[in-house]
Amino acid sequence: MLDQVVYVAAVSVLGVFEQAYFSLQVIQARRKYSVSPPSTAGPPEFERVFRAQANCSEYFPIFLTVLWVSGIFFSQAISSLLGLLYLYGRYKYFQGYGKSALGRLAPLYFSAKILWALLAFSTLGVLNTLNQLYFDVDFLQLLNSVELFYSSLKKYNIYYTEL
Ligand SMILES: CCCCC/C=C\C\C=C/C=C/C=C/[C@@H]1O[C@H]1CCCC(=O)O
Ligand SMILES: N[C@@H](CCC(=O)N[C@@H](CS)C(=O)NCC(=O)O)C(=O)O
Repeated sequence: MLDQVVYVAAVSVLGVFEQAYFSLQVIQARRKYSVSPPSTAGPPEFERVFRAQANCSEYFPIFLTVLWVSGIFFSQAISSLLGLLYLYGRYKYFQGYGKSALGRLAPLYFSAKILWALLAFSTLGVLNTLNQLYFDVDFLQLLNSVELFYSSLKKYNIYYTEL
């Protein structure tokens, strides 16, 4: 059971470390540019770091949701790999935004594409489980058996007799 989610859990913990790093960077920028709470207005150098952390934070719940749903219902390997890429993209976003407003865009497009992919896999995975429950059709298993058939006839035969 735990082996089916441990990589997704590892990516989540890494993500929380990344969020902690972003927050610490904002705290440091507040000191450097003397912007005391509740103010969020300051020089552009401060506001870019502030916004980078805010933007990453507002997408973090979305990221965790689709990471876990697609990890549980679709594929742990694909989800955790995409999750790692997302965290890398968000790091580049934070660094890029810190340098210039334009610098945030390429990594943002990159991480948004990953979110859409994780959302698609989440949708497929949940629909597949609903189909299993109510119509007794497992599309993922079906897809898997077609793959096995093409990869090796021998493997297919073993798989087939096991069914
Ligand atoms: C699974 C949810 C994913 C939702 C994310 C969807 C889209 C976010 C991705 C890229 C959006 C980039 C938008 C950039 C806009 O050009 C920026 C606005 C500039 C306006 C201006 O400077 O005048
Ligand atoms: N809260 C975001 C929602 C939309 C979004 O994610 N926008 C991207 C592309 S314009 C962004 O990098 N926003 C910069 C920011 O949130 O500071 C915003 O105000 O822009």
